Amino acid sequence: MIEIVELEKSFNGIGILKGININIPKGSRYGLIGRSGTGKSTLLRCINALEDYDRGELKIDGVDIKSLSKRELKYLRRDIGMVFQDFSLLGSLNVYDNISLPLKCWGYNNNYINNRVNELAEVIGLREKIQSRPKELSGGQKQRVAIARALALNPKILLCDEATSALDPKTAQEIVQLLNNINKELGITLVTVTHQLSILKNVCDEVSILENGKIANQGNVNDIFTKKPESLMNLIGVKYASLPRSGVNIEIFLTESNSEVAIISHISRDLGVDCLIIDTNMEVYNGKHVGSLVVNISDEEFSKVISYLDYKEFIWNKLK
Ligand SMILES: Nc1ncnc2c1ncn2[C@@H]1O[C@H](COP(=O)(O)OP(=O)(O)OP(=O)(O)O)[C@@H](O)[C@H]1O
Repeated sequence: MIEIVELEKSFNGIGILKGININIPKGSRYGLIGRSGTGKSTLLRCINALEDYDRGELKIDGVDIKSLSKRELKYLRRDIGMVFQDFSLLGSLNVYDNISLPLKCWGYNNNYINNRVNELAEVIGLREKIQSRPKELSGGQKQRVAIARALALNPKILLCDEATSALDPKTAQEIVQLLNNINKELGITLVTVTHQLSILKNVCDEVSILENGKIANQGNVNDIFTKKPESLMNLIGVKYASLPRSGVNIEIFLTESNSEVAIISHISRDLGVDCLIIDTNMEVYNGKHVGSLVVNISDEEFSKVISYLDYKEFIWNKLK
């Protein structure tokens, strides 16, 4: 469990993290999103003690990082793996040597290292590339090697800082799949910083949205995407600039629980109301099509339609 309480951090007198409160349960998949410069990477670096913080608490399994000695910090970092956008592999070393690096630093014997590296090469599906150098690998393969290296010391926590941002969408999804398998099979807590919202939905259960060094919203990913708080809309940048000026525009949210209901057909059939579809914002989440629809209806039909949506337990929002 990672517990962050009223955490504050500044650089050169400028506040970067301004009272962060987050609880990340053991074995969970947690996301941090926010605009560039809001302090996401700084927060990740505080979690693995690469960065000190000024005030507040940051406890891992009940122990505040600030209370640890140098030696204890070294052991803490061993329990926390990290992967980056640029993979950070050593170009002069092959896959085997890149993965084995942390094991060598910790003084494991060659036999253990050999078994562990082969085991990890199997986990990441790159056994046949064990002798290749990074320049002979694709971006996705390089990130797999970086993940294997981060797992070498059996960490409890894996921090991913924009780990899929440099990859094409399909390769990014494959890395997400690998991270999800690692979380599920090894019980490793995943903390992911990303600006790719589709990635967030597939690799996180809970999320905090950072704005100007503070948490603007936090909660279950699906709930956040359903309720679409202002902080999320600021990130998505969606503006319904050209909505029809006549009638009423309503945004109807389709969640995991109701995404299979043909709500527009129901409104038309049950209420005899025509709905003009203005916009759609749908994505696949946990195998279901979720998101929102914007429809335009006449002023007279408004109260009838929203009562019906309430009755059908759909969340809706009247757009201005
Ligand atoms: N070592 C440092 N010294 C001084 N300022 C720093 C240092 N590290 C980060 N900053 C500043 O702290 C702020 C937050 O940086 P950080 O990298 O945490 O943001 P971020 O949300 O991860 O951004 P991005 O999404 O662009 O990676 C930025 O203004 C950055 O310039």
